[in-house]
Parts: sequence; C-alpha cells; structure tokens
Amino acid sequence: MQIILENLGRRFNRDWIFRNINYTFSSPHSYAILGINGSGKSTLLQILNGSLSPSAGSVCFFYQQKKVEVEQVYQHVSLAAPYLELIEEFSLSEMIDFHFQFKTYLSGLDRHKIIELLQMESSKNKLIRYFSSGMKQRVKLALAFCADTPLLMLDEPTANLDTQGIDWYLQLVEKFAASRLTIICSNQEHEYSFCRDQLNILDYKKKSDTVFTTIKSAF
Ligand SMILES: Nc1ncnc2c1ncn2[C@@H]1O[C@H](COP(=O)(O)OP(=O)(O)OP(=O)(O)O)[C@@H](O)[C@H]1O
Repeated sequence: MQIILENLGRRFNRDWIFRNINYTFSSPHSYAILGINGSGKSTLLQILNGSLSPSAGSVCFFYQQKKVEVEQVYQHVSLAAPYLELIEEFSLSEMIDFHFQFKTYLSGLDRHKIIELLQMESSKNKLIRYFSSGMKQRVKLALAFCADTPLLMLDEPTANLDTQGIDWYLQLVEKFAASRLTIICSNQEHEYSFCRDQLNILDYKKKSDTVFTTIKSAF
C-alpha cells in the first residue's frame, strides 16, 4: 500500500490546519503523525483513510501497484480511534462477529482466538456497555490489528490503557503490524517509538504565510 500526498492542505472555514504536505507513506513501514493537541493529527488521518477530502493538493492511493479510488479506500483500512464507537448493545462475542462480517480475519485468527488474545474469556457474553474504558480500548485495538487489511491506522492507541495494557499494545504491534502500512497519531512516545518515520504537523503550518512574509519583506 502506498499513499502519496502532493501539496496537501486542509482548512476549516478560513483556518488552515496544515498545508503544503508532500509526503509518501509506503508498506510495510510504520509512521507516526505527531503534534500537540488540536494541531491536526486526526484531520490528516481522516484524509489518509479517505473519509475527509483535502482543501488543497492531492492524495493518491495505490495497492498492489494499482490506483485505488478514494471511495474504495475504506475496504483496505483498519482503524482504531477514540471517535470510533463500539456498539454498546452487543456482547463482546457479538461485537467481534459483527465486525468480521465486514472484514476478514488475519490468517489463523477467529473469534475464539481474539477473545483469548484479549484475555476476556469471562467477559465474552457481557455487553460492551458494561466494559471499562480500558477494556473498550483493548477491544478496539484487537479488532483493528486482527483484520486482514494492508493499512492499519491508530489514533491515540494507548488512551485509557494502564502500564500492562501498553505492554499488551506493543505486543500487538510486534505480532500484527510488521507486514503492513501502519500510521499512528500520537503525542506519547511509548506509542510510536518503533516507527520508522515521523511527520510533525507543526512543520506544515502557515508555510505559505512564511513564504508570503519573506516575499513581502524582500520588497
Ligand atoms: N469539522 C470541523 N470543523 C471545524 N474545525 C474542525 C473540525 N474538525 C477539526 N477541527 C479543528 O481542526 C483542528 C485540528 O483538530 P484535530 O482533531 O485534527 O487535532 P488533533 O491533533 O488530532 O488533536 P488531539 O491531539 O487533541 O486529538 C482543531 O482546531 C479542531 O478544532
């Protein structure tokens, strides 16, 4: 999987969140999108998964050397993010079954193995509504990591996880992220320290303003 950004920019109303991003994301590497709260990490991630369009420039997707139309990108993506909700009325088993009606299990996995991976045998019939926030986060991560997609996207992956949960997350990375394109939005080093490349949103703020100021000051 490859995602190519050319002069990419996004604004909301008159505020540019970032602009002039030229960058290529390629399988099977891991990338971190960094920046302080409110800097635009999630906005960029939404453009990278095809759910938000750019205000300037372009984003192109390629899978197995073929161009993927933006409307089809969702089929190739697994996403775990704070703004993606689980279905509270489902039990854990029902939630897994539902998710894998739309995605394929990674080879060798099934519902039973995922419950085992989650160490939640005793909660498999409990409604998601009654899960703690850390348990819900683990479920979101397991669903994303265990689906057979070439693109794995994680926004604040260790939100609500304790130290043990963070170690568990890092084990998932080792086991299931190695062969795909992984993109992580974060401002916590333990979440992304293994990433090969880092893109800092702050490097793409007001670039054109700087150019404009430089041109203006030259006259
Ligand atoms: N639909 C929208 N309409 C207007 N402004 C928006 C919209 N979505 C996001 N923003 C603004 O864009 C900026 C970037 O938001 P974004 O959620 O991408 O930041 P973030 O880096 O992911 O933040 P955090 O680390 O807190 O999750 C913020 O100022 C936010 O208010």
